[in-house]
Amino acid sequence: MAALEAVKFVKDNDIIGLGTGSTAYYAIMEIGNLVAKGLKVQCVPTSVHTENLAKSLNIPLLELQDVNAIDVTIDGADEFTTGLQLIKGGGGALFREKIVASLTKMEIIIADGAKKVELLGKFKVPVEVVPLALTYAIQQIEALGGTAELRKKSGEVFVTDNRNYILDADFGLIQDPALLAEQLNQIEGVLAHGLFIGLTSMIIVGHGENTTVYHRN
Ligand SMILES: O=C(CO)[C@H](O)[C@H](O)COP(=O)(O)O
Repeated sequence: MAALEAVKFVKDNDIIGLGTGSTAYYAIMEIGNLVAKGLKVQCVPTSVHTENLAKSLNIPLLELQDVNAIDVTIDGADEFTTGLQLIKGGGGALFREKIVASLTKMEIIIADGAKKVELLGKFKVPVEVVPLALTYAIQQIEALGGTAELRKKSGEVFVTDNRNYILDADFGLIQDPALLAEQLNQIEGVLAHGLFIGLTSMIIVGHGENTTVYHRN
């Protein structure tokens, strides 16, 4: 329901950012339906996985590096506050998701209500790190009071679409996400992190057949 509500903001001739994950999937499927019925949009995927899904639905695509601005992006989140702060990157697509969000005029996050928190941080903060900087980045995260775990999938080190690693960083409940976001940005070798602060226009939360919308103040 949240995905269907979000897709109502998509108009003919828009450039649309396509998120990554099991929630964004429903929005991509709906955009595919509308394109098949004649909607004229061009889309920017946030991951190779989303790119392949969009191609399978014949959704016209643009390369991220060729885009100056994106009208609407629909993406998911791992945690959100009603103040529109997020943790993203559970699916490992945080770097492209952040570039796309930064280029986007209306960033719509869709999520189920179980992801709503008072304070971010129960979900570990994904940090995408250039492999050479792995040990240094772990030291720096520890110096900030966190612990860092190298993400693995099926026993193998998880490699992002950009051929980097993910550290899942635990800082406990985060009192000042904007400050932590800045501190993580300062670590050499960190490409991106999953704290999305000041990037979201609206969060649409699905509850069964109903939705609740949280707007930017
Ligand atoms: O940030 C993301 C991927 O990098 C996803 O949006 C986030 O992990 C939520 O995924 P899902 O909708 O599958 O719970």
